[in-house]
Amino acid sequence: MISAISQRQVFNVNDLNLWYGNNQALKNIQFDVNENEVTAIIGPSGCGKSTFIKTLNLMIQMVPNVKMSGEILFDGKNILSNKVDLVELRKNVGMVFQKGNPFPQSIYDNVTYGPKIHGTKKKGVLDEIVEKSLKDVALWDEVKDRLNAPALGLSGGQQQRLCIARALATKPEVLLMDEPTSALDPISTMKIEELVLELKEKYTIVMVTHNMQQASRVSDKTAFFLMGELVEMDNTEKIFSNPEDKRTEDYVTGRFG
Ligand SMILES: Nc1ncnc2c1ncn2[C@@H]1O[C@H](COP(=O)(O)OP(=O)(O)OP(=O)(O)O)[C@@H](O)[C@H]1O
Repeated sequence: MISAISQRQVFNVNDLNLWYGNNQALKNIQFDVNENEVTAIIGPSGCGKSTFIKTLNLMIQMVPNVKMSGEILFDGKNILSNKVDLVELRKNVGMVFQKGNPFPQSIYDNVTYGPKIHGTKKKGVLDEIVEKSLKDVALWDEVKDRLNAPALGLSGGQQQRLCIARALATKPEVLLMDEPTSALDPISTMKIEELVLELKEKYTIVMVTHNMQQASRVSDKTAFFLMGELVEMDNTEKIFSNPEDKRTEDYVTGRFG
């Protein structure tokens, strides 16, 4: 049998611990992310999924009294060292949240927000970024005639796709998605799932989801968290059909959680 070609790893998380004050929320996490794959994070409420995904672009540091130990290598460099440039990191590791949270500005200004911060000023270049980013999320045809209309006038599903376009506009390498469809109807959810499958051709995606069917539909790898620990991480098919750990099996078969 020909062995699989080993893929480049974008993140290597080694022995990560995290405390909110005295309360330990993540324990000895080992977590690798392959390039151009979708990695899903599942687990019951309060197990540390959101906390963990927010460590990958250090958004977690916005929470007061957070302490971390261990290392998070992004493209081989430890982002927990003091030398990291946060603006650069968040340009390369974009994030999309549970509820589409467009700024109360036009569709156009939402997409150009990031590129402008990073110094892109020319109208022609910004126009191109807007068109490309909106095409990437399959929103261009729906909004191309009203780019100056308020983003908040879009439907929930369109707002979420706009937020993905906003994250893509700075040309990130990784897209973090924290329960991106939990506030959406089934059709909008399906569109986002289709989009995720297309986007992984160009981007690496890490996604928290409560929805196990969603994890099995869109992800290559699945990580199961429980009480701050990473119980098991493997190919999605294996996690859902033949996991190593009894706790994973109980969770994916609906015996708890
Ligand atoms: N800002 C915070 N300050 C203190 N403790 C927090 C904070 N955010 C989360 N926690 C605690 O950290 C633990 C993990 O929470 P987290 O939100 O990461 O879990 P989760 O798996 O994403 O949950 P859910 O699925 O309900 O969103 C919980 O015990 C939670 O109470």
